[in-house]
Amino acid sequence: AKEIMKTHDLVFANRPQLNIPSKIFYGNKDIAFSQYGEYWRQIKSIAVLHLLSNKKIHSFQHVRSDEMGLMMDKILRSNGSVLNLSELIIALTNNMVCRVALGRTYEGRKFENLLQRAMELLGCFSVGSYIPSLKWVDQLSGLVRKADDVAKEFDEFLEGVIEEHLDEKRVGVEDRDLVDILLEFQRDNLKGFHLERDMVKAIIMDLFAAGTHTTFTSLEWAISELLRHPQTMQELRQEALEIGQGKSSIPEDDLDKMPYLKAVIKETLRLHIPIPLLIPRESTQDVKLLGYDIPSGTQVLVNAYMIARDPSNWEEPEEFKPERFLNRPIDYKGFHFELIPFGAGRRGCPGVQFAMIVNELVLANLVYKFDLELVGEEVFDMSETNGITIHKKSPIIVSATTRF
Ligand code: HEM
Repeated sequence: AKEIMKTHDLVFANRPQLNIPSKIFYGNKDIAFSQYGEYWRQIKSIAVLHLLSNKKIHSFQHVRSDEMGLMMDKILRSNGSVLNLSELIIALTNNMVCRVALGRTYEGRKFENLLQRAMELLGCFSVGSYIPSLKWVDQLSGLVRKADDVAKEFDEFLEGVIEEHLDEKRVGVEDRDLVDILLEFQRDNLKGFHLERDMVKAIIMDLFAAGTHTTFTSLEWAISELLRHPQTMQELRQEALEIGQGKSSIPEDDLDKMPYLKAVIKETLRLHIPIPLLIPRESTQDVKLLGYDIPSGTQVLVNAYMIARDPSNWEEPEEFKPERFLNRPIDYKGFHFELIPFGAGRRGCPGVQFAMIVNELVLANLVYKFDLELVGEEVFDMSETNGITIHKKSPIIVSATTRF
């Protein structure tokens, strides 16, 4: 990982042009799948400086607080009866990204289902991407048609969103959302760079593809591990109670005073890395890697999952032990190659902060406000799904009682 994402990061900063993402992201005009070069540099810097900067993320504090409040209310109203927590978390992460990116929510099954189908397609192996003479296999298997359908439906949706933003009579808007910012770049040719409409749509699509399922998945695994480890749950609850001091909720400003919470999330990201195989990279020059000659054009995959469970890096790597992070200054931001849930180097994830604040806030408040109890054995079934993000096969079913 270090050889690829640090020593030779420039050589491996390119992405191979894969067929399915290309259909979904307007010919890979998004950030995650676009080729390394001037275009990628421009849009990544827009994302880092204007869409996902610390200041911008801070400005959406009220969105996180509202959406979290809505979820907590739903849990409260369940009044101890059977509750599908997974459904609530996916709705929460979708709504947060919707409000931040699009200015309002698009609730309901239709949008969730469309996103789900897009994510499944991104995780599919397309033979034609690797062996062009076998492109017909993807046609025959129905993969191409499915990708065309999803791309068309998403395009109709995003066209609607953009038209709504261009409408001068738009009423009831919150602060400027990410579509507003991108349209401003488009209108004013900011940075001397012309952003076309397809590019705007591809970037928005990226925020959903990269930001919703990853965040949902890490929260779902964190809660599952806590339910399986009552002692850890108890420790975290203790920390939350000390910080909350009887207030109605734990605010974002207090999260930095919760080292155990941070350790629980790190340990979850180690054991259940949402993207186990990082998005492939492609070398642009001949290079010597770990003693092998790698010719230009070679695709490499970094297996973050195996690295995070390597016994030479971690003691008892299969065990869920947040304590291991309390005295070990290992971070997940791409500087410690034993733990790279967000990748590293030039192509590293620009959404780390966005994701982590949601994870910390929701987990802290859930544990602070509720006693969660398993219903049935479902949560102990820790089997995983396939796809670009790995989530739990069976949902988390609990009953929740309030502690206040
Ligand atoms: C727990 C949540 C998340 C995880 C685990 C995650 C993980 C990753 C990983 C592994 C990569 C590829 C890195 C590489 O190839 O080296 C990536 C890229 C990316 N992520 Fe995230 N991510 C998360 C949340 C987010 C969020 C919330 C957003 C935005 C709203 C986001 C936006 C992106 C983008 C745009 C890229 C492409 C960067 C590039 O190619 O230059 N991610 N992420």
